[in-house]
Amino acid sequence: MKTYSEESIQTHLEELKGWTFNNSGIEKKFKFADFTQALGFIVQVGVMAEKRSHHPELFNVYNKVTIRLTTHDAGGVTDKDIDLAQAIEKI
Ligand SMILES: C[C@H](O)[C@H](O)[C@H]1CNC2=NC(N)=NC(=O)C2=N1
Repeated sequence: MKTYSEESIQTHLEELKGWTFNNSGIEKKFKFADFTQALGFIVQVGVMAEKRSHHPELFNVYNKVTIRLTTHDAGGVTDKDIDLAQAIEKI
């Protein structure tokens, strides 16, 4: 699968509020009222990831969740990452 150039990624990120590009992936930090809310969000992201066979890197501390998306097989950001980020924004 084709990886996007940094320029092309930045164009996509204009419509993905809060997502930033770094080190071959895109990342966003989410903050919730408490751990239960954060966990519910993680589960929803997980269900969407499974449906797509494309899995995020997830980091959780209490009410905060950091999501990082990259396509390991391709070594960069692909359509799969942009698609999952767009789906996460609809949660
Ligand atoms: C065979 C299977 O589709 C691949 O191993 C998938 C699984 N989930 C994945 N998730 C992510 N983020 N990157 C991948 O390259 C990837 N590969």
